[in-house]
Amino acid sequence: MTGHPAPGPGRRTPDTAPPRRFSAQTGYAPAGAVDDGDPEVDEALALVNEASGKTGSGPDPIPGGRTPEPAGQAGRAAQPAPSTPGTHGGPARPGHGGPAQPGHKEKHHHPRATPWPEARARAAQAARRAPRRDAGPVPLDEALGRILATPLTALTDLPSFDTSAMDGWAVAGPGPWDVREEAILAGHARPRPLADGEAVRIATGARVPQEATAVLRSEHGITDDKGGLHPQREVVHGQDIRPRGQECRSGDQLLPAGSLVTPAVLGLAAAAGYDELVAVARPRAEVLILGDELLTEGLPQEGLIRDALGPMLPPWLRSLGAEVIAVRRLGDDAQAVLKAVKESPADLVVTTGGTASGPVDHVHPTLKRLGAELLVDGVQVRPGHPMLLARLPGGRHLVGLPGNPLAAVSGLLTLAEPLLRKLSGHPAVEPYHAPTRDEIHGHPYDTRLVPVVLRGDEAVPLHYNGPAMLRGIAASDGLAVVPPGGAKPGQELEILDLPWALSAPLPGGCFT
Ligand SMILES: Nc1nc2c(c(=O)[nH]1)N[C@H]1C(S)=C(S)[C@@H](COP(=O)(O)OP(=O)(O)OC[C@H]3O[C@@H](n4cnc5c(N)ncnc54)[C@H](O)[C@@H]3O)O[C@H]1N2
Ligand code: MOO
Repeated sequence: MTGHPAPGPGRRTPDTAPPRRFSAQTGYAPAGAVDDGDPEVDEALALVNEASGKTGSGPDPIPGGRTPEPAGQAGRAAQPAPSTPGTHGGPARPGHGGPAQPGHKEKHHHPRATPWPEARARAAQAARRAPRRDAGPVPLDEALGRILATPLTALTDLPSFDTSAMDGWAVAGPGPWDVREEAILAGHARPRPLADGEAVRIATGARVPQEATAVLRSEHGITDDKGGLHPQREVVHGQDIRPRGQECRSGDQLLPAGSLVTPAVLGLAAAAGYDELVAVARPRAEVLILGDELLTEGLPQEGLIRDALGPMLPPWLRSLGAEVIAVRRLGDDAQAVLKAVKESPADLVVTTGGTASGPVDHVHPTLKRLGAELLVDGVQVRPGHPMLLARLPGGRHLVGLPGNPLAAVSGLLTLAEPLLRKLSGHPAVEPYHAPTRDEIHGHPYDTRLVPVVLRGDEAVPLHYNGPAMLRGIAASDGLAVVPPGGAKPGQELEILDLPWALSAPLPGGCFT
């Protein structure tokens, strides 16, 4: 469909109304404004598209418009990159789909590599065999983003007493009325019953006294100097009284099991008398960062670089439903990696780096030594093809993310996302599609994941999408799934949603 993006639960938008999209650069903007060429969005696009200032309107988001050759064939980047920080070509090289550079160490993809859709399906299936943590009661403030394990059933009538909907007077029978001296405020205990012909001042939310027949709004009545109240318009029986049980009766089912706990659900649960909710447990994740070359602060220097994944992965994993129990930096110490994986209490161990076949790539040897079962060993996707998924003894899982940061994102969304979604009880997100505004070069054999911004109904591919780069994804709204061979302008592509809008205001939060 050329329909509007319908990202995850809580963000669905009917097909008839273009949704407001969150842009990492520009914040929320109505889709229409984006379509009309919102200057802020143009500026954001200019920043992340070609350094020449082109806003991605050309046929090819990749500088030089090269046609990718099969990986492994030597070639030369057709255009010098504005900056060449990546190890794998210029800033807009299409993953490893473009021509390989001389001396590039990548080979044709792994003979065991799994097609991208199948890799995701296997990750979801793996969760079915994983041991589950018991669902249990959690305080309301810890339930946000989880899935209800039992129906939400009203513990009380709502409202729990006849309530005044307005500030004014509770009245009994037809007016005029004699007004009592006291006033009934919200939170007061049961007031004295009214006699016929009596009125009493009442506040919104206060208990309506027995025998009251209506509430007269303060702006619809006038009092005289003898304490008489005169209606200024017709008084209808029961007006502005919210009768007990109007919204629900005690025992009514308010939401079924399987519902996502949103802020609104927390409010409803509290109103209905809950202090705790029985929710599916969050799967526990532990992040193990490998690599001796990583710094945790300051500027890159002397061949050392900043660890980009330590700060990025924990909030992202939380947004996928996990509880992150630890982030550990293990360098390139094979023994430390073995011990950490073996002893981790996590349901999902996420490693970064060390997935390839270099002298200090310890992930495969560790899995072998532990007798782990490799469920996915390489995926036909760019970037990120060395990613892996293994079942550890005891049924825990390990996702090995490649060290290149965008390749790690690819692994996170390909393998960790389906696994965590199943383990945390979240329903699969309906895929949504958008036509690409520009041509996107494909890898000859593999799927590509390309950062895009959504401009109206179209996906605009971003540059700086090389495996070692985060510049494109940091400005993006989603990742377009580009089939082998590429995509023509107007071609519908699946868009993987990114959780920025929901995770940003929830540092410890947990939405998907
Ligand atoms: N002979 C082969 N070599 C490589 C292949 C291959 O198929 N055969 N694949 C290449 C691809 S594609 C990728 S991706 C990487 C995967 O490498 P590893 O998972 O082993 O990761 P490392 O070698 O440890 O690191 C790669 C790259 O990423 C940087 N890095 C690592 N961790 C971080 C971090 N936390 N923050 C920022 N950057 C990080 C690291 O310094 C390297 O530059 O292998 C290719 N090689
Ligand atoms: O293609 Mo790798 O997987 O550099 O990212």
